[in-house]
Amino acid sequence: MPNKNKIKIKVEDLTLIFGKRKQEALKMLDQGMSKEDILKKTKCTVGVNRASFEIKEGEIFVIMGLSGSGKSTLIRCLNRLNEPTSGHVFFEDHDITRENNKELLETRRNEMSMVFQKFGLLPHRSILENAAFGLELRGEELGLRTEKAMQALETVGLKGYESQFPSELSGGMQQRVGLARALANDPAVLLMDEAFSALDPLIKSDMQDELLEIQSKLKKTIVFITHDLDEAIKIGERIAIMKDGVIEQIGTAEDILTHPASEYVEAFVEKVDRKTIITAETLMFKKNTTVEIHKDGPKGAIRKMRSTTAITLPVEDENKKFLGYVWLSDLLELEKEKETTVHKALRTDVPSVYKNYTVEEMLPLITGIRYPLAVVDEETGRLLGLVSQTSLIIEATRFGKKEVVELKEKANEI
Ligand SMILES: Nc1ncnc2c1ncn2[C@@H]1O[C@H](COP(=O)(O)OP(=O)(O)OP(=O)(O)O)[C@@H](O)[C@H]1O
Repeated sequence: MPNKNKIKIKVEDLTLIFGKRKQEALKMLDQGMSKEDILKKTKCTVGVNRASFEIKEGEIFVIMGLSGSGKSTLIRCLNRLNEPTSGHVFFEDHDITRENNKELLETRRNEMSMVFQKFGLLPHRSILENAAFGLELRGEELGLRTEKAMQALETVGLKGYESQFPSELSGGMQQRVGLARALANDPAVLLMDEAFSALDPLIKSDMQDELLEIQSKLKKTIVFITHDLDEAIKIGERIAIMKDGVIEQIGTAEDILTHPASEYVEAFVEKVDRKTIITAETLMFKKNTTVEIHKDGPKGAIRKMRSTTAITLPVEDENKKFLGYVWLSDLLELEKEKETTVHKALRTDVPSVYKNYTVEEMLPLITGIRYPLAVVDEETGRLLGLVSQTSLIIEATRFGKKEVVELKEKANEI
């Protein structure tokens, strides 16, 4: 099992400059000069500009950005297919930027395997030989490499195609071979550079699903490059957004959508379907006032309601477990009848959600109800917070960010 608190790759202040006058360009970059001005003055291109980030063991870390933003340059720095101009890349505790050629070769063969957009298959070798190629380079003996390659081909769903040749396979299948070759090495880290970009949309979507499934079993650390935001959101546990060689923001899709770090990021994610990403955890507000079933009688519950101007309140037991709702009208009846507990007023047939529920999943639950959705802890059933209907509808209808904040504040006051 991977340890998600363990840092697998650490990139520290990494800069890569293309061109002859690298040191001069680096100085200019330090002085705050733009990529454009540096190019004019030195004919050098800033590929990556002072990138720092950490990738955790077992996570899928996506680097995304428009064409030319520096994604490929950055991922190729991780295994030094591109030589960084300054900064460091640590794999676990060793500094890859300081490795000699022999050590670097070992790292590439054993620790990090790359899957390329153009598949990189050898046309005159069979699918099995292609899948075993990395192992062959590593000097593994034939029996072992055949066994491992067969296993990897099975993992990617290509059992039975071993003796065919790349030209006999569709694009999607060829990319599966590329993936099998990387997996056969059993590397700690998979580097995937626009691995699915050349595939047509349906096959691309299948491959994404398959990668997620493989990942749920193998739990590799994966660095995945894409220029496709939907793909980044679908497969990335965290996403780094790049622009002009700079990492503008790193976070989960939800972090990025709800707290974009710059106008660029905000514009970038504007068209994303928020309702599939925003969760109850982000929308919920804490309700300080609740009715405690063993403590509050109708009188006490009515007093609590009056102090909050609510006409309905959530009810908890002594362990803070959510039980349902009580309504003011029912409590007034109980008060008249001189009841001492609120039990008779408790309505338990109310929906509740967990904090990872998306807006899309919550929307059907609010039709026909007039109270906030209770968010409860999956294990203990404790009430974590409430999601107002207004905030759900706002997210579903995709207002601008400023309006969402204002309306959400208003909704939570109610
Ligand atoms: N070999 C090179 N020599 C000079 N400049 C380069 C080289 N490779 C890339 N660049 C430049 O570095 C910058 C980053 O390019 P890179 O290919 O990393 O971007 P990218 O985000 O991967 O783009 P794409 O999605 O189009 O592949 C660009 O300005 C590009 O022109």
